[in-house]
Amino acid sequence: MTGNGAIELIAVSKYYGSTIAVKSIDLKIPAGAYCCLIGPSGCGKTTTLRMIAGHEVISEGDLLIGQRNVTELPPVKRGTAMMFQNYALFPHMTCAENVAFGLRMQGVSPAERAERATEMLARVHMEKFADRKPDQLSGGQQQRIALARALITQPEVLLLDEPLSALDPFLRARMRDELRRLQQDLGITFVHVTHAQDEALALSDMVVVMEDGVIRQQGSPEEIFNRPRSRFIANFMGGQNIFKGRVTRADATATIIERGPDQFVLPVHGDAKTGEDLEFTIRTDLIGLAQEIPAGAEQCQIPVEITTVEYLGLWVRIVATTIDGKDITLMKTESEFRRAPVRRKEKFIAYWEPEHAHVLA
Ligand SMILES: Nc1ncnc2c1ncn2[C@@H]1O[C@H](COP(=O)(O)OP(=O)(O)OP(=O)(O)O)[C@@H](O)[C@H]1O
Repeated sequence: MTGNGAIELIAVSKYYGSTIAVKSIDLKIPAGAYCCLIGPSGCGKTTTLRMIAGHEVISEGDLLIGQRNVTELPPVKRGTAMMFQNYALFPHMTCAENVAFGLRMQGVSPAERAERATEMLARVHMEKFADRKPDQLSGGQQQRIALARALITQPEVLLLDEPLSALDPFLRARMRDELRRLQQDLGITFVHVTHAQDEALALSDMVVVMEDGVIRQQGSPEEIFNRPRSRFIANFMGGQNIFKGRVTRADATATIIERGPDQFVLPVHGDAKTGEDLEFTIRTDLIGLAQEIPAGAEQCQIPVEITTVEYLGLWVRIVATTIDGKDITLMKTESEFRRAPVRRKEKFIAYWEPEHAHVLA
């Protein structure tokens, strides 16, 4: 697969009458990257994907694929292929015919079509099913055929609209692995729309979080998860507790905030100003419970009472409530929990390392 699958959106907007579905977004996806677009329902992720595919007209702005301005080009001229949520296989065609369909449209000879379809079926481990019709396949198998059909024309970019959402959780995890492996083997750009945080984190080189038609944050899965830019991102991606307080000290050596009777020391934050409110996050797995305030944790601790203990198998989820009624969630591995079990109504000090606090914008 030759050429360049880099994608660039420059001030791209989409209007449906008076509805603004996508508001002047700028986005650069490097060639060969796995990019997931994620966000709550109605945030504009599907519209963005469909504009890249050419299935939706771009109202304003420019779209470059491999440095070529493709804004006005029809889907077949963009070097992209799309895989739909419902797979959209032709029910009257065999798997091999479905897979070869794109080549037939390009006028490729029957012999070459058959050869390339066989090769592509093997790539998705479906060579044994070449003569079956789609209704004789499981959901996961149909998905593999849809993938092979999308990839046979050797696109530079594969666009996937919620490709795993119709599968059960077990199959979803397996197909997730296969998608990632296939993308790495082929080295082409994948842009994948999902509403599942775990999927975006597991698959992506680059996660793009959208809300209300704009991009709120983009970065590696580690960046998005560990350094959410805002309360929205922290809540949406999950795994974080959010605290709010008033800045009492902000200088080159420390940022300190006050929340009721408690003072918290945070990593030095350039933008913090004394007297302003500031929010920070602590990951649910980075909070400890102790009977007494551990040495060095005087300004990163808070007294709590355990209100919920939920056994989840590998993890135990604990909710601990502060005196003023704020719930703090803690995740302990099952073995950690077994070493130090806690029960409802027990009182503890919840504490964390100061460097684990992450200040929100
Ligand atoms: N054909 C259309 N006509 C009018 N409005 C539309 C049309 N398609 C989408 N919209 C609106 O544009 C906005 C973005 O829609 P889009 O489908 O891109 O969201 P999404 O993030 O993919 O949501 P979901 O996760 O629910 O699929 C929504 O407010 C939606 O109602």
